[in-house]
This record gives sequence, C-alpha cells and structure tokens, in this order.
Amino acid sequence: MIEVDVKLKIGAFSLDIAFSNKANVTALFGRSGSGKSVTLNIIAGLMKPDSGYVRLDGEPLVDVEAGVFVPVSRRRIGLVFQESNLFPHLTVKQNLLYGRWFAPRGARRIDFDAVVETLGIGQLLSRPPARLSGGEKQRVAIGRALLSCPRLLLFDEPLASLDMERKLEIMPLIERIRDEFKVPIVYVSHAVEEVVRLAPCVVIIESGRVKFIGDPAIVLSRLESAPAEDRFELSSVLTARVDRESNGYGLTALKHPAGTIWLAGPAGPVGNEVRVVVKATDVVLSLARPEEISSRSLLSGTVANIKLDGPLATVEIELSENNYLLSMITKGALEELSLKPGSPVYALFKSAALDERSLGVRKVEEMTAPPAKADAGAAQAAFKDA
Ligand SMILES: Nc1ncnc2c1ncn2[C@@H]1O[C@H](COP(=O)(O)OP(=O)(O)OP(=O)(O)O)[C@@H](O)[C@H]1O
Repeated sequence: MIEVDVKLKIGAFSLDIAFSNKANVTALFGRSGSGKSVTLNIIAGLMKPDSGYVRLDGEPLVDVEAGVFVPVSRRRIGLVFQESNLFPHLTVKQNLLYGRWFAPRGARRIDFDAVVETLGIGQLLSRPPARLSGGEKQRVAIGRALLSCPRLLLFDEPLASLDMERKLEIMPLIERIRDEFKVPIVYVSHAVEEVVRLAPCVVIIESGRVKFIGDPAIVLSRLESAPAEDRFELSSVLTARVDRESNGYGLTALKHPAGTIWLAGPAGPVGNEVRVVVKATDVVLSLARPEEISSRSLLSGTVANIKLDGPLATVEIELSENNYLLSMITKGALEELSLKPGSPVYALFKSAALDERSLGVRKVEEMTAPPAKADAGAAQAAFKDA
C-alpha cells in the first residue's frame, strides 16, 4: 500500500498531490509538466517535499512534520527511467550485480538467474552497454532495478524512447514482473495503452493536483476526468469479451453490452476479457443505424455530455452502466445532428483504428485454432451477424 500526501513548491510550480493505493500497479498519467516526475522523485527520495508524507506499507519514507527522511539509498526503491542510465564501463552482468549489491543480504529474495531468464538477457551478460540496442538497455535497467530486491519499483516513461516493436517486447516483461515477482509498481506514462494494460488504478494529475483516481477504463473514458491532452490523445477504454475467434477475414468479434466490436487480429480464446482503446477522433456518430458502410464496429448509446472547444465538440456517450465512449466531431456536425444530452446515437469506428497488439495477445497459433475452412461465405455471414 502506497500513501502519498505531499506539497512542494519549485519556482513557479506548486505540487499538492494526495493519493493512496493498494493495487499492485499505480499509473500516474497527465500531460507534460503536470508534475508526474516530481511526484516520482519525492517517492524515490530524490526530492524532499515542503510538507506531508510518503508511506509504504504504513512505514514513512518521508514525513516532514515528524522529521523523518529516509535517504534514497535506504528506501529500497528500484528506479527505471526513460534512458536506461547503465554504467558504461561495466558489463551487463556487472550492471546487474551492482543492483544486487544494494539489496540487504537478508532480503535477496529475487534470484539472479530468474531475472536474467525472465528478461531474456542471458546472451548479453558479457557485453558493455554501448553494444546494446535501446530495448536491450531498458531490459537490463529493469533487471538491475529488480535485483536490488526493491520494496517498490518506480518507472518513469520507461518505454517512451523505444519504437512500437520494442515497446511490445518489454510490456509483457513488466507484466511478468508485476505478476511473478510481486513488487508493487508506480508507473508514469503518457500512453493510454500502457496504462490500460499494466495498471488497475490510474491517478490523473493536472497542474500539480490529482484530478481523478480510479480504474483507467472508467476514468480515461469520462469527459470530466479525461486528462486535458491534445485531441489526438483523447481515448476511451472499452471492456469487452471475445465472442467469436477470428472469422475468415482474421477479425475477432468482441461482445460489448452496446454492440459488437471487430478487432483486426487475435484477442485470445472465447470468453477472454479484453480492453480496447479507441481514439475519440476515430469515432463517427450517426442518428440512424448505418447500412452498407465499411466501419465494422457499431455500438449504440445515449449522449451523456458535450464539451465544446472552438470548431470541435467532444461527445460523451453512455453505452451501458459505467461504460462510456468519447467521440470528437465538429461543432457543425453536432448542430446538424441536433445532438444533446439524452439523444440516442450510434457510434462507429474502423477495426483498422484499433491496435490489437496492445492487448498483448501476439501469437495467433497459440491462442486460436485455425479456422476449419476460411471460406468467404462463412466470413460474410459473420459480418452480417454484427
Ligand atoms: N528541479 C526543478 N527545478 C525547477 N522546476 C522544476 C524542477 N523539476 C521540475 N520542475 C518543474 O515542475 C513542473 C512539473 O515537472 P515534471 O517533470 O514533474 O512534469 P511531468 O508531468 O513529469 O512532465 P513530462 O511528462 O514532460 O516528464 C514543470 O513545470 C517543471 O518545469
């Protein structure tokens, strides 16, 4: 359990953050300059708050009023930054052992070989960091942090400097650390996909304050709590179940209470619960059920709220209880459709706009039996069902 209640003024910026969370991963999410890294630095002990406390499992790491400040070296917190910060003069193995050196003898519960195996870095042990790719460096940095047998791992945008392929390699490793090594994590990220996949709890930070805290699937999809990102970042999270494994066209039908979502790839076995991220700019609204249209996913709902911003409008659609979808359309379209709270609407988006890779189901052959006969007739029937 992490408890944070701190205030800090640095120059013109003032931070006043309070949250507590029992979940294994807490994501800190917010736009650039909102105070995520300062919060992380206070938890790590790299910055001292003006007032307040940080507690880990009830034990204060800092408590200004009580005069407690545990120095960084004694907090037993593992840090992983955007840049791996490996020691250039040490080999991978020496970098890893350096992390281990920080773990008190009695607390070395995390096994060197298990970490090397989990992170897939066995073949890199004798190399210097200069001979590693960006993704490999990050894996070693995660290993070094893990081998210090930390009580808490802090990740500050660990995937931000990597390309999509590398991100998709490392995300499952962070999931394994979360699930197998059971070290609690505080994870700073700008990426909705990372937050949704890794964290059951997100803290939305805006201008140094906590704006909302809760399940990312709810918090990120509501107008009142969605972070004030630029419009291309605004996304909703839909929770659905695999209804049918891939049809003849390789699409997977996901059952959502408001309709069917078609995903352009695998999503695991029938019944598997998945969360898909839909960008607000990808969602089209219609008053009538559209026919003969290329968009595959069609959900029905009711307009809950509307926020105007210059020539654009963000429409929040209630799909089912605690299930919302944001759509960004033009103000002109909003007026032409006479949309207002309570209006029934259909929301459409293209399967091609959904990134099935962020679900973490990568090997089609492992998850889905090949279709007995991928004939076009069966596939078209599947489409009609949708
Ligand atoms: N050491 C410092 N001295 C002065 N101001 C600082 C210092 N560190 C951070 N700030 C300021 O505090 C504010 C919050 O910075 P912070 O790095 O926490 O933002 P962030 O949310 O992590 O942003 P990003 O996503 O871009 O990393 C910014 O206005 C920043 O300029």
